Amino acid sequence: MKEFLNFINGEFVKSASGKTFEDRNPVDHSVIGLVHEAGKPEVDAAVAAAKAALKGDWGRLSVVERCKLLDALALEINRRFDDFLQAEIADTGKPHALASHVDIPRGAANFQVFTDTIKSMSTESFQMRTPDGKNALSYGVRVPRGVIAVICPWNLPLLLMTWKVGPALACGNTVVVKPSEETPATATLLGEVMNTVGMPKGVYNVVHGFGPNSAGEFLTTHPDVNGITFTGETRTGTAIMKAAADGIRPVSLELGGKNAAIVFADCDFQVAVDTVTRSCFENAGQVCLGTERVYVERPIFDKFVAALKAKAETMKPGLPFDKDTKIGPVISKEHQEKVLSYYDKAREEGATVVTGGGVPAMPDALKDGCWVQPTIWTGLPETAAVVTEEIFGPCCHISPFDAEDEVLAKVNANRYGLATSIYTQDIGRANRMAQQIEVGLCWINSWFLRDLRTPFGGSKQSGIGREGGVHSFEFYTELRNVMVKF
Ligand SMILES: NC(=O)C1=CN([C@@H]2O[C@H](COP(=O)(O)OP(=O)(O)OC[C@H]3O[C@@H](n4cnc5c(N)ncnc54)[C@H](O)[C@@H]3O)[C@@H](O)[C@H]2O)C=CC1
Ligand SMILES: O=C(O)/C=C/C=C(\O)C(=O)O
Repeated sequence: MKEFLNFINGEFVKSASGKTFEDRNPVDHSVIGLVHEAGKPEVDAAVAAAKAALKGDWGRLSVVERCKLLDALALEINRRFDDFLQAEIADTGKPHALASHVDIPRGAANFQVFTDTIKSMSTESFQMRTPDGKNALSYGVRVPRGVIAVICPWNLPLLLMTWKVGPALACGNTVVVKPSEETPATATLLGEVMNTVGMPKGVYNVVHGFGPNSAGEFLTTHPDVNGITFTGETRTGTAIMKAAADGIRPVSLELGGKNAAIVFADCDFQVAVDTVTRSCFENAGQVCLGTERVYVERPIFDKFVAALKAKAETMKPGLPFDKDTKIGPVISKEHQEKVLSYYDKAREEGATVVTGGGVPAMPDALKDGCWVQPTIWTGLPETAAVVTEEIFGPCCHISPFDAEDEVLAKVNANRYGLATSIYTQDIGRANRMAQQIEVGLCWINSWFLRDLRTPFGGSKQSGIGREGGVHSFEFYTELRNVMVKF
């Protein structure tokens, strides 16, 4: 049986308590391996190693030397592309085409973009005359924050973890990563890669476990952790923010969403249908940026619903490596139950189920997998649970609208503010809307189009802070001002 060990100070270590938990493949619910759960002693050791590394070889490297190591990491991830791919696919069940085009390439790119960015980073300076007629120069220096706790979810495990580890290390910090209990594999594998490229011990550490009363809580409450970056549910973000209040540690939070797509009658219809299909159903709807509310201008409402239904019905569920598989399972039995409970709720609230609404028929070998059907509803009021709450499954509700102001009010009437996409050929209207929608990210005639130099994050209850390009450095460094009189 495969074992996933904690990675502390450059070594793979078992849990001292002997506690393990199962890592299961959501395709058929088979056990992939046993994960060694970190208790307080392992978390303490990981944080101590990370703290010591700040003052060791790592702390003495120049930016260029650090970047050389990070570039080597990116190359090594690409060299071991298939190992990462196999590990990610086993943990998540996602289709090969998706993992090989999105998850693993981004794992490498998330190091490269920050080495490119940090090498040309500047800070401000000001000169002034002092009251006694001399001069004073003030200049900024960016210093690493210290030990960063990286708490990750299961939907894009390598992508979201490296999106934080990349800039944290580029800035000279050290990290302790707590991957999701559902997806321990790629964070563990990255430990091997760290050793291969000669990363100093203690720079990258991994502790496995759960949230409350486990590795997640032990890490976020640890007094020697200097900053916490988290992607996941808003409720968990709230708990982490409370933990960070003790010791006044900064947080970067990328949280949930209830993202809308707005489709105007003048859109390029095929682009809108194809892109909304992706935004609703890609990764079985388990993308924080995914669309769960679709608003379609009334003249094309019926045509759009029919087209999206036809697309949803082509989303064949199946094994990740089958060429015709278009959708994988959701991550776990627990999450399958959550998504299906929303499918029930939609029916109870009077939705018209346009397609889906249950579990697809699967061959015997996959019957125990965590499958749910791509699902579309219409006919619900804006107050319905499936129109207001994040489901994180392959589903959406479609409503008609008549006016720009009306749809704007509906889109903004939600506690989340992560992402929106707008489909129209009227570029003036698209820009006018984009500036009024209360979100961190707005796509026009596109979705999940990523330029890694741009700010990424949510407003309202979708998060705090922006990561990406130079914006990541706001969180991963402390800006110090130096004043010199001459
Ligand atoms: N990217 C996103 O926006 C994501 C949203 N979700 C949403 O969250 C729901 C629950 O999924 P989970 O994986 O349970 O998300 P979660 O937010 O509970 O967990 C994410 C990470 O936080 C850790 N964690 C949980 N409680 C913690 C605590 N008190 N202190 C420190 N760490 C803690 C978990 O172990 C995991 O590594 C999903 O059904 C989905 O709706 C889930 C994953 C990603
Ligand atoms: O492209 C990114 O950096 C992130 C994409 C997706 C998420 O953040 C998410 O699903 O949580």
